[in-house]
Amino acid sequence: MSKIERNWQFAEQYPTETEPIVAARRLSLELGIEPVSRSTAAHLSGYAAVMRASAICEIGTGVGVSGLSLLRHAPQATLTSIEIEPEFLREARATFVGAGVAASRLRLIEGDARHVMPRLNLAAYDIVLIDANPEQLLEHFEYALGVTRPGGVVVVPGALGHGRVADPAARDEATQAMRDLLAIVAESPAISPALSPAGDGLLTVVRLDA
Ligand SMILES: C[S@@+](CC[C@H](N)C(=O)[O-])C[C@H]1O[C@@H](n2cnc3c(N)ncnc32)[C@H](O)[C@@H]1O
Repeated sequence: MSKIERNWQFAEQYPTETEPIVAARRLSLELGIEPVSRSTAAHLSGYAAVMRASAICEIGTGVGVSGLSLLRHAPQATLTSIEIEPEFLREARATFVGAGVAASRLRLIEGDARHVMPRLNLAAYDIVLIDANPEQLLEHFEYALGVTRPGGVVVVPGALGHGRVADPAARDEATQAMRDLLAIVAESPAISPALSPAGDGLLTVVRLDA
């Protein structure tokens, strides 16, 4: 194992997780869902805490690993979470209830984010997580940035596409979409982006004040 791989593995194993998050992670894998990594989850918890987030949105609930992590240290926050698969959303609801998250803090919406996001309030969210189908990433990002308040962040896990984004030979649609997004946010004066190797790559984009 190389030094870089050893460092990455150490960083992934370092965070501790609550029992409900561990259980949701297990269920995700059983259902064939790829949850955010432990390091990514720890970043999400930290972002929400440092921002004292009150409104959080996520695209791609899965069964709740990222959602529980976002709410973990943000006791005032409400979570609007969008999931296209009814079965996953049912499991996620049970996960949140089992973890003791009050119903008043949750808005779980079943549907395609492309139809739901345009109905959300603009500039209303402290954090927007995009963790859905990578092929629709650019569309999701446009809506996500619109609903993020100035000073808020859009967070995109999977930004290294399992090594494909950095591999010039990889030309599939999802990889191209991620490369396009990375190029767009790098060039925009209205955005401060950072790309970390946490998990499968974690892109964090701050929407700067207008
Ligand atoms: C990588 S998984 C999300 C994992 C979750 N964020 C977690 O950490 O536990 C991606 C999820 O996005 C959902 N999804 C895919 N396309 C979607 C869309 N257009 N709108 C809403 N959800 C979508 C999938 O059903 C799947 O549950």
